[in-house]
Amino acid sequence: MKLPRQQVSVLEAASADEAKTMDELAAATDLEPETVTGAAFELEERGLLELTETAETSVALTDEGETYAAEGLPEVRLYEAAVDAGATDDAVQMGQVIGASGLEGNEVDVALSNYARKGYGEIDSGELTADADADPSEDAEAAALDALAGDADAAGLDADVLDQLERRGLVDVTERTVRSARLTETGVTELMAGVETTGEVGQLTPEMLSSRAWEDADFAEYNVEADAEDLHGGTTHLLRQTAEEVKDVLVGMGFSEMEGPHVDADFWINDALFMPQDHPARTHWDRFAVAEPDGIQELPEDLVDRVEDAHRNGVGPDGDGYHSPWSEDFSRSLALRGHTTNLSMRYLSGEQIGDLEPPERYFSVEKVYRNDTLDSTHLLEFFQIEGWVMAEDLSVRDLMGTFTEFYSHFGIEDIEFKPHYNPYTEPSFELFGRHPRTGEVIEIGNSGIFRPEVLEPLGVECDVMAWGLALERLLMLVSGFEDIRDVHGTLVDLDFLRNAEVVY
Ligand SMILES: N[C@@H](Cc1ccccc1)C(=O)O
Repeated sequence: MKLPRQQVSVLEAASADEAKTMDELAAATDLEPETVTGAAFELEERGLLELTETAETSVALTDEGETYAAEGLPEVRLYEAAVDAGATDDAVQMGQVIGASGLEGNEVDVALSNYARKGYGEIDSGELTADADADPSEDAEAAALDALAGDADAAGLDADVLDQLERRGLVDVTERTVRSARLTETGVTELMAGVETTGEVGQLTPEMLSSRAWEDADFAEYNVEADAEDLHGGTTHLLRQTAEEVKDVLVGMGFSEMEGPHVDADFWINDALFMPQDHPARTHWDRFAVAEPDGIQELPEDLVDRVEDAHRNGVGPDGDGYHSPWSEDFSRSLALRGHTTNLSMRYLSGEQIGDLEPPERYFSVEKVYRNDTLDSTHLLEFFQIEGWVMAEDLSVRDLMGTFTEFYSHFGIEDIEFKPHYNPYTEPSFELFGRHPRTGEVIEIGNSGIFRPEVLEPLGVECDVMAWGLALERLLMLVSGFEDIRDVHGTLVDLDFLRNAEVVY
């Protein structure tokens, strides 16, 4: 009998006495497990091998599970502390027992929610009793955790107990199908009669292509049922997809897109915005300064003079400036932009694309950089949805109407506004939205109508309303993420990004 080379190898490695798994056959033949599986299917079809499938469950402790395996389940620790405190005789104050147990933070909740369920005692109006007959050494969950922390395999463990541990997030259970193969009688007979290798080719190689050997080759047939490795093509990141949607919506609302530098002169990032040079947000605590080159030399001189004058003396007959320090070196020095309002200043001043005639609307969806403390809603960089409308006689109604329209495209209908303060807008409003999962009200943006101290030096003679909204917060409202680090940065689960559905 003649067979393709890989099938011959698998057949020779298989045994009639003992079923071997695909992994074992792969090790014995030096072939990839997927190739072995493909060959085994072919051999099964020819009646030479018999395949069996079994489901294999593997159980691993989660971090929390590991901790409890080492330190004891929180409810057991609570019970032991309760017994020591005499709670088998009389109810004891819960706070006292918790204090004595050494349980901390979340462990306290875990202990309390499992204590009565497992018959360790009762909890009532802040007091706790312990059941004298309860016996932690018979706690099935604790025993299973111990067994798993050792080398025990999950097979011997009680299914209900495992279920319970999985529900508590103490173990991860994964199932996989394990295929094994055994020689059939025909297989043994054929092997004894002698099996030869056909010239059939299972895999096209670059060498075969360059030598043109493929032209005369006899290719094995495809087996579409064979197990194959998962391949993941590149996809657009969820956040990037959301950014694209935001751009579509804004273009649909009549806006054009702004472009400009991530590293910019402090003049464009702050001075032009009537941010005094000694403002706390401009200190090295908050600012990512860039050391080289040492600044932008070619700032528009007239504009710099007008901005300096606004800072020193204010604007208009009743205007009063900051009388704060002013240094042109500071204006020229470079930093990573902390907002994209530098782009708005460049466009409104005419610096970027020449003078603009009202009405005009511009936006950008771009990265900004802030020296924040990392937490579930803050990263060192995020995407800001910057935008502005330049027109005669704008009012707060126009501002609110624009946001209502914008967010309604994403199904968000309950935006809230809170009066706010920005050195560059008056009035100013923060925007809030309700998180669909937690119900918490979270800040999603900042906005306002530019002050004359900003517009007059820029040479803008009508009103300009403007805003900066956080793209990640919009995504949180739309998709229910609770932690920004689930979508951004090194801790992101790749499978999640590959499979995430974009809601729009
Ligand atoms: N620059 C502001 C957003 C904003 C832009 C324009 C006007 C008002 C507010 C921020 O970063 O929060």
